[in-house]
Amino acid sequence: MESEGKQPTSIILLGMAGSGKSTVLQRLNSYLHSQKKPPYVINLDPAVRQLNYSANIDIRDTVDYSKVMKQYNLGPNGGIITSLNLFTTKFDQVLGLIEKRKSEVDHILIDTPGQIEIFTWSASGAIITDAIASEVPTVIGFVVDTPRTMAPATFMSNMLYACSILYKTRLPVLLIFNKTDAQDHSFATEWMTDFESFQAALSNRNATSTYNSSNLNEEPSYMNSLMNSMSLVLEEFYSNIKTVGISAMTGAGMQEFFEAVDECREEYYKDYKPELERLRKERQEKSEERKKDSLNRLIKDMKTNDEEPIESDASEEEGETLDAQDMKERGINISNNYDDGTSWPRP
Ligand SMILES: Nc1nc2c(ncn2[C@@H]2O[C@H](COP(=O)(O)OP(=O)(O)OP(=O)(O)O)[C@@H](O)[C@H]2O)c(=O)[nH]1
Repeated sequence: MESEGKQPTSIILLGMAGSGKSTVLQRLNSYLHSQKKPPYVINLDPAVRQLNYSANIDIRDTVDYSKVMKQYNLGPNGGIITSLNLFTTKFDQVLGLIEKRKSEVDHILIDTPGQIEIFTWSASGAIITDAIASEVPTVIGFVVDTPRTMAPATFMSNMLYACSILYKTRLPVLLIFNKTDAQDHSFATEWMTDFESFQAALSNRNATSTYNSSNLNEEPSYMNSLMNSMSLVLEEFYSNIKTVGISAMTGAGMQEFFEAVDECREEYYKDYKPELERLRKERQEKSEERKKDSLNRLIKDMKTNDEEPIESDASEEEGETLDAQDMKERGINISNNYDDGTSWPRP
């Protein structure tokens, strides 16, 4: 399965603001150190003031977020996106560093900006994810704030977000229910495996409320009916997703976490990698076809020009060669750059 030699697993931590990504990363880092398996750590959040772990690669060493904001006259989110874009232009160097350290580490931990959409829906976030995933087996760790997801509507929006990330990246997603010291995550796994228990939770409380506020005579609200339908839609997603409950604060669930990561790694090799290779091959074939086609057209153009002599032109009579402008005017395609710019592998 792993013909490329030792391949560490990279874990990209994503999650809503305040779900505990940085604290989770800090906990995973210290757990792995205690197991004598120190990870390689990358911070991609340019706006974080202070890191509670030491990063091997820190975006802040390359891009100054506050200067970017000033220079381009941007707000906080625009500043983060632009900083990430600037960093992405240097990402080949990051890949080079990962390549060098690959044989020494078992895990690469990646922290992302606080606002989830900045990473998940930006071009640079997609480029970085794809670049890492084409280099080493990659798992998306989706961090959920368990106490704050007790309201069915909040739970549902977290699940929809995780589902959209799964379909966008096609990488294995591990749902990490964090803060289990404050709230056990068994209610969430029950909602995911038993549709009726989610329905019961919806009818016992308002969809947006964390606590039971049953008024059973109340008409089911629009929100409740929506949540009901959504949970049916998500059934397929629930059946394929792995979950784990941890507390970044106390360190509970670390062993289960790494067991789940290993299962996701298997999934990466079984489902993602073959798809990645198939798409890469398809792209290569298309590019070869385009090159062949343009060469044929060039030969045809040149033949036509030979058969129908072009009206003599003073400069050519003097033996000057055709320059690019001449060739363009005569419809001869001289460009061999047919890449559409999507050189990053996108499964
Ligand atoms: N009780 C409890 N609190 C936690 C846990 N993990 C994180 N927190 C708290 O949750 C808050 C947010 O944690 P962060 O690690 O900053 O979350 P984040 O997702 O990185 O935040 P942003 O990057 O700013 O979006 C902090 O006050 C943490 O102390 C946990 O396992 N249990």
